[in-house]
Amino acid sequence: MIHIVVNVGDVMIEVKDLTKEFKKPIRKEGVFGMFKTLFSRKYETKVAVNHINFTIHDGEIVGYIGSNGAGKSTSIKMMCGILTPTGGNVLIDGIEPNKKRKVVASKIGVVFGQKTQLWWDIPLIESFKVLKEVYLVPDEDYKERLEFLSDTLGLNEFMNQPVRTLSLGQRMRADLAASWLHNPKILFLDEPTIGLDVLVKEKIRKAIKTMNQKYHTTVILTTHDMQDVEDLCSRIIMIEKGNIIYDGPLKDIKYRFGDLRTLTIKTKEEYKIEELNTFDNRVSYQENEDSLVLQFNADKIDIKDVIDYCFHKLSASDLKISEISIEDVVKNLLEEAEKC
Ligand SMILES: Nc1ncnc2c1ncn2[C@@H]1O[C@H](COP(=O)(O)OP(=O)(O)OP(=O)(O)O)[C@@H](O)[C@H]1O
Repeated sequence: MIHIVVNVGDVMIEVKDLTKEFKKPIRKEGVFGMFKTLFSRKYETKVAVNHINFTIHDGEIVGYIGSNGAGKSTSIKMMCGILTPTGGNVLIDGIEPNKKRKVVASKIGVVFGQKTQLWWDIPLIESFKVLKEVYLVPDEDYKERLEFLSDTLGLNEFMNQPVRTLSLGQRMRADLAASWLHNPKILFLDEPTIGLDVLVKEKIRKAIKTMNQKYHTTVILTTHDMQDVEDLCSRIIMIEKGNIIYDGPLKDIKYRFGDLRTLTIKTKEEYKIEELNTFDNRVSYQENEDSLVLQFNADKIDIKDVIDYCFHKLSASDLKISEISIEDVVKNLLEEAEKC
């Protein structure tokens, strides 16, 4: 597990009352409907980001979490100056990105996991040389950064290949390197580990950690991979249906639902799930393929009592106890938000 020490410094990102609405033509069904839609003046409004507020400081790594369509990419695009807000504003190191895009571009690096920002047909190293010139990176700095990036991300094995020939894992490493070559103050990473194998994910996490610790890069990380969050982020901001539903330390959110534990057992004993002891509704049961999963709050029940029951009444042959995963916590929070 990678631990991050967060040094809170100057304000890097200030998001105030930020709102984005999209207008979409109201679609009519059928072939004629399609033509009617083309000429229709009727629109519906989709509020993708709804009056959100937060401040991010120099040196933080923040996990920006939410389900599909929650509004993450839309807010990141507004922070980068790609989209103009419908209301409210963003300040990046004191500057409004959609008004001074060039100035802000030198302060930020961006990786959109699904798209590449590299030149498709030229060798990777040539793309880096172009970026060096675009961002006016001094020779010494370029040399030092390229060395760090090559070592941490293992770029040398494909540095001379055209980008179009790179595998997904190689391309993502190359994209991360390209986004950071000018040593931006802030790095926006939208799904940087999507679809990658465990080893490549590890390399990417290690690079992000070093960029943050050694070079003090502030990182906003959007991901559906909870291991990214656990390994890298001390703070998370959760967005759902365009609204911020949680902003705080990762450890606080983990304990928001109490000290939840999961006990997974294997048993050959015949049982009926509805007849198992719930210890006054403090233990819940769920059947999984070949095991029985018990969930309970260790603040409310003695773990020893639950384990005793598993061994003596259910003749457990194998038993594994674990803390609730951040994934389950996020699921619980999202379910809570759904009900509101
Ligand atoms: N250009 C657009 N026009 C109309 N609606 C849009 C546009 N871009 C985004 N939306 C809508 O805004 C909402 C938020 O989308 P957004 O891409 O920000 O979500 P997200 O949290 O990044 O989701 P995902 O994890 O799936 O990438 C969605 O309902 C989406 O359909």
